Amino acid sequence: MKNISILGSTGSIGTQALEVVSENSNALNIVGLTTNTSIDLLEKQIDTYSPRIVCVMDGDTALVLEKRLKKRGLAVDVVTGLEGLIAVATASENDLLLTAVSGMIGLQPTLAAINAGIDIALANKETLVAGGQLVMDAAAASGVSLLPVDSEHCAIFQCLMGNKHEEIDRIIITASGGPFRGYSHKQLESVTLAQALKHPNWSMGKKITIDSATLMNKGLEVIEAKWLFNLRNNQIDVVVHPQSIVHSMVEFIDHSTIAQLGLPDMALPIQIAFFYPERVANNRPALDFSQIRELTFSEPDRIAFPCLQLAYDALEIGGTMACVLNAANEIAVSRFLNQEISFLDIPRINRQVMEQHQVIVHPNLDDVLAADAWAREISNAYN
Ligand SMILES: NC(=O)C1=CN([C@@H]2O[C@H](COP(=O)(O)OP(=O)(O)OC[C@H]3O[C@@H](n4cnc5c(N)ncnc54)[C@H](OP(=O)(O)O)[C@@H]3O)[C@@H](O)[C@H]2O)C=CC1
Ligand SMILES: CC(=O)[C@@H](O)[C@H](O)COP(=O)(O)O
Ligand SMILES: [Mn+2]
Repeated sequence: MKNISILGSTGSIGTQALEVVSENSNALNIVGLTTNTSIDLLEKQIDTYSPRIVCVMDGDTALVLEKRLKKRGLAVDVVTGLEGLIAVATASENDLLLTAVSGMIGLQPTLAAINAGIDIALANKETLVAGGQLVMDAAAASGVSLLPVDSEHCAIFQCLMGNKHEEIDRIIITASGGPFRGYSHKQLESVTLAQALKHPNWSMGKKITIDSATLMNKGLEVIEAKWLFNLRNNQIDVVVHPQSIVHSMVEFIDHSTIAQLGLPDMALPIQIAFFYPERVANNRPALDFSQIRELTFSEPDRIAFPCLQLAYDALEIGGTMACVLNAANEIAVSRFLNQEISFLDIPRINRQVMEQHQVIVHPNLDDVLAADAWAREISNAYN
């Protein structure tokens, strides 16, 4: 049995991960689960998976759940806040932690789990964007595995199996292009929240769905890839592939390219991380090549979608800049979701906050947390 805790079990990745656990209940066991506020769903998950410990971020909401569980005679530790997330992340029974919260709130629990010697299945890309060097240094020091769950990074991870790092020429990350692929800057001025929330291929949480629409998701993935695969900035390319069948590729020094293909279903990357280094069978459909009419590839439009270029800029600048871009973007997306700002305000805020930032070149954790807090405050103040 592999003991797993999931940070963000009530979200899109979290619920799909629990389906994978149900499909493999002979091999996978749940220790801890967490939610921000979704306690009705968390209670159902407690009934199905019997975790020892759960975390509800908000203290008052946690009390409501605690009372309900007590009334039903269920003995589950209910913890709360960031300390609660860290308690679930570092539970002594954990063999593996799936980090599937949205946003850089995942950074400190992930670092704590790594320092406790627990392997990480990483969906929460913001953690690596904000604290990439810290996370990679901690993982190297404690010898744990960082297993990518993001579909593109899982694809690259698979393409690299059996190849040496020095044989990589570049990686090519595929982007669907989102709901506004092909739109001009002028057309983007009037897009609505409802349109932005309609991803063409994937059903995901709201924050990442908006990131896909701005191409910030691809920018975050470029930064995530740099850290996960120890690449130079000029080794990471992005290509638009609207069908989301080729999940990414690696080109080697002999100009052979290996790609990973599959239907758009996150169960596979989750399953690969849960069982690595084994591959296990599943009952999900395979690709039917006779039904694929076309696989197309084109250059991303970095002018109409400036967030992708901002991510490359942040990588070039280094230090705390990627953390600041991430924090600005988290706030801008949340304000767009609250319909306080327009779609094009997202890249505008991200750029303006980056322009004001005094970079710390070799940040420690306190520096990263301070840069994150600073950027959030500034981003909230922009009109
Ligand atoms: N969805 C996908 O297919 C993919 C997602 N990812 C990445 O995985 C991560 C999760 O994405 P996704 O599942 O779509 O997101 P969701 O919004 O669907 O779920 C996020 C989860 O985290 C919880 N949560 C949200 N905010 C906080 C907070 N401040 N503190 C504690 N818990 C919190 C949510 O609780 P509640 O239910 O109460 O809101 C929920 O359980 C993101 O980093 C995303 O970029 C990567 C690749 C694909
Ligand atoms: C499923 C997954 O990994 C997402 O990150 C997805 O790739 C988003 O699609 P975009 O290519 O539109 O950003
Ligand atoms: Mn992805």
